[in-house]
Amino acid sequence: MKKALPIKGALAGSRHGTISPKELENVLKQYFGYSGFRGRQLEAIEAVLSGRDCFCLMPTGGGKSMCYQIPALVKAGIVLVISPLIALMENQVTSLKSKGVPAEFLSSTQTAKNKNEAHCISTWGHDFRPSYRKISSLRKQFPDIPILALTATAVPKVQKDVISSLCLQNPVILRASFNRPNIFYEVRYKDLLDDVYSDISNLLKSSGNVCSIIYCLERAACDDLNMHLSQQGISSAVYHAGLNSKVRSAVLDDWLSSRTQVVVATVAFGMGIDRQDVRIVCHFNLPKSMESFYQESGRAGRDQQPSRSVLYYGLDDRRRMEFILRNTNSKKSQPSSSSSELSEKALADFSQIVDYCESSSCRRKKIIESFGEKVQPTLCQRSCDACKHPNQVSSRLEELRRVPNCRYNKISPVFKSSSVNPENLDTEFWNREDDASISAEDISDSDDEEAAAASNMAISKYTSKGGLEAKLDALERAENSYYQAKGQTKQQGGNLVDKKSISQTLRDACRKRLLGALGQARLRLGNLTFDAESSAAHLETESFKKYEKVGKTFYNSQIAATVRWLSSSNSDQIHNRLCALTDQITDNGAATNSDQIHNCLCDLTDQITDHGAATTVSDALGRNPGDASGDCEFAKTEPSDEFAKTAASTENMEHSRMPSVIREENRRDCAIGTMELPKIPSFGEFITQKGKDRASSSSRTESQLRGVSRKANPVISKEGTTGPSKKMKS
Ligand SMILES: Nc1ncnc2c1ncn2[C@@H]1O[C@H](COP(=O)(O)OP(=O)(O)OP(=O)(O)O)[C@@H](O)[C@H]1O
Repeated sequence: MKKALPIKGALAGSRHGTISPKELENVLKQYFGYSGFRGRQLEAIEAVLSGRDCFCLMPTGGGKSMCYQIPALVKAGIVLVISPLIALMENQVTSLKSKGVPAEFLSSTQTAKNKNEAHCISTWGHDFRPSYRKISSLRKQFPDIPILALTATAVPKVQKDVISSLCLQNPVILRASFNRPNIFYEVRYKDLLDDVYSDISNLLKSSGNVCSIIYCLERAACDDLNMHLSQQGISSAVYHAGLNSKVRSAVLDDWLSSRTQVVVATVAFGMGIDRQDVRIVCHFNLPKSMESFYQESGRAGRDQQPSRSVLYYGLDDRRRMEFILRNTNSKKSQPSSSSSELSEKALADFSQIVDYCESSSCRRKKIIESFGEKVQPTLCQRSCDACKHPNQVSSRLEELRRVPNCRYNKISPVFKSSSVNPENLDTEFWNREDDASISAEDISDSDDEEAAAASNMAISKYTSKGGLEAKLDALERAENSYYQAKGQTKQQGGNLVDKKSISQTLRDACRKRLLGALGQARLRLGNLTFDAESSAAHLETESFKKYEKVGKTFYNSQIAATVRWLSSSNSDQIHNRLCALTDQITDNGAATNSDQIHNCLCDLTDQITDHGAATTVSDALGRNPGDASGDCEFAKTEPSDEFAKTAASTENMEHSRMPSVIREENRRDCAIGTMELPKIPSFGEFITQKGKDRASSSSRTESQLRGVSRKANPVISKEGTTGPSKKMKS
């Protein structure tokens, strides 16, 4: 059995069976370098050392690990820690070893005499870690060994549940306040912003590129936002379960050692990672509960220095999450009554975070009260946006209320009646299903599987034909009743619908993103000879023309898909696409509209038909006969060699036969426009391609995934940080 470790000048009291607070403080200093205990640490340690069971609630970053590490150091025997994730065990063991403390971990055989993260029993215990409920059998085996249950989040009911599940006997109950006084809380409203990405990059830049975490619900959003930040010169990298473990640990290492400042991640990131100087935690999407929000935002300011939590609230995000939560539990083949109970609970939990965002009262108070703690009115001291700028927050909320309900998932009857079929859209919005095709071994224990699975399921429901029809019908009904309730016609409500229009600012920002992506492609491929500015403009115009009527969401998704396409295509593909696009643009830089292009092609095809090369217009355009779309679907065209040859010969056609708006070059351009163009890949295709690339050239791909900006801006990555440490806790 392990003896107590030799502690300098300490443990005199142990001769009498007790260790004084002073001696414990010396141990803290000697091994961890801290001068005194925080919060309820000392009381918890003393309870365990005296052989009592203990339930201890301390806030995020409060120092719970110390409560079992110090007893392990000063007492003979071992302390067994039960942790929810393997990564946490690894980090903790590595860190303890670096301090000369003998520690090992067992990743599959978990038995316990002393435990951490006890809230898992009550919350995750239902659906995530059923094995936690078996821990109580150890009590029978080792009745005299004290059990310590530690958590940052437990409302009174959960606390009771934990105590009874673990069979704690007459435990010492220690509760510290949930308050994190060094975190400033703020909510920003996506629906009132022109460009959320720019808002985030401005926030990071104006804060001096400090160490930050940005949480997104979906992997695709992580990739996309990371790309944007990198292009803005921000030192960022992406982390989610879609990346292989080698890439993930490289990202983590870079971030822990300050080589990367910002990590854009799913909730897989952060648990048990102890970088103390995280200054900003940003939620790009709504978390699913106040508890998740508290845990995630609590990763800011573990060094107790001033830090920020910024939550971006979007009405679409809200509806999407509600949909996910409503459907998740039914997917898990629960008996229907228990599944609907779980859904109701999940929705009730979620409503707290919605209330946090949609209310103008103190954010801090909302968080703390949600855990059942009473709050003094003077607690906040203007350290949240609602207390610091009450008028501004109220007026934003007022403005938000004017955003119409028909923005439900940003699909309106306009969309339904447009020529675009949503099932064919190559955008993230509809292609979430593809995400599920990522190989199973790439998905480790660490992602938020519930959200991902549910979300995939939700979207696959949308994309199934019946589901889509039903959805669109429901949306149409919702929109109609909205206007009826308002006593307006849709046209009268038109000014409200403006919110989904694509502003010039957004277009400019997107053009810049495309410019950056083209720059990256040029760096990657080296042999691209195009004018980046005008190519970016053409690509942007293409997306705009395609989704102008449908709205911001689809436009943004199309831009994102194009950025991804640029990051994975070869020179020929990019060259061909840009040539063809350029061909559609008039000399003064304005795009011809789709009708013009269509007319041009039809005209051209007529001539070609005259020459006997193609039999019908739809043959020539490569469109299905039944396709009523007015848009020219270049990408789908599969021209025959003969057609291509004939098309090339149109150089010699008479000018008078061309539509007047199409100039000489455009005639040639239209012919080129019929060549086969590469399709912009879906996210699933993109990931599969990335996987293939990785296999053939793993090192190059990994460095790309880890964030190109380090090369672009090596100075930023080193600035403004203190030495981080890997977390040692469960
Ligand atoms: N008494 C102390 N004085 C100063 N720093 C401390 C003290 N105790 C712990 N710390 C440091 O505070 C940080 C947070 O500690 P720890 O990881 O144990 O927090 P936690 O309560 O488990 O947080 P979370 O619930 O967010 O995981 C660590 O870097 C730890 O070394």
